[in-house]
Amino acid sequence: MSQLNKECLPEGFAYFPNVISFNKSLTLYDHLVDSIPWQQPQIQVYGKYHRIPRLQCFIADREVRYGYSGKSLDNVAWLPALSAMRQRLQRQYAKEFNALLLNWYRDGLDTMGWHSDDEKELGAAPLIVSVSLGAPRMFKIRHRQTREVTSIMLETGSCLLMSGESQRDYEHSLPKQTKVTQGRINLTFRTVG
Ligand SMILES: O=C(O)CCC(=O)C(=O)O
Ligand SMILES: [Fe+2]
Repeated sequence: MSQLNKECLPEGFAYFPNVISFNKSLTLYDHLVDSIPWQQPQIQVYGKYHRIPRLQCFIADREVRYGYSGKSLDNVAWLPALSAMRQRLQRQYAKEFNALLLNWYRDGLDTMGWHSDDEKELGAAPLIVSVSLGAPRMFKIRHRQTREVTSIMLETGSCLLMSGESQRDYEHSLPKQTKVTQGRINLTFRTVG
């Protein structure tokens, strides 16, 4: 597997394009749009309730309990296509993933704000495997101290690895892109508990 622009990304981040073929990635996108029980939970920001600016689904093994950004989601069972992908990633990284967060950005107005995946359930230096399907979107990485920002376009069928101190030292976000009219689904495979 080729790894492009390794030297451009901060430590702990690695980008692998075309881990899934272009056609397969878009077929899987359509399948997940139709098959996943998408939710748009409310979150409280400065005392006011808002619906998150994207749709979401948390898939996990039965024993997993996980509050994402203070909001616990209902566990949903693994679909066959997602179980198959999990198996492949577990073999590849010699790591068990018991949870998967799916985010569906319906167009460029759907976003994810600055955050780190540093919940204590994920452990000290988590390995998070992030697979992108559908429209390419810009992903931003910001160093907590220097505030330096690195941008990378996440393309359909690509895989972004976040490991080591990437969550401790950096935040990441998916900003608004008003010209993007197509949707994107992101899958983050995680190990919880
Ligand atoms: O959509 C993305 O690429 C980012 C998703 C993300 O940061 C997350 O699920 O924690
Ligand atoms: Fe994240």
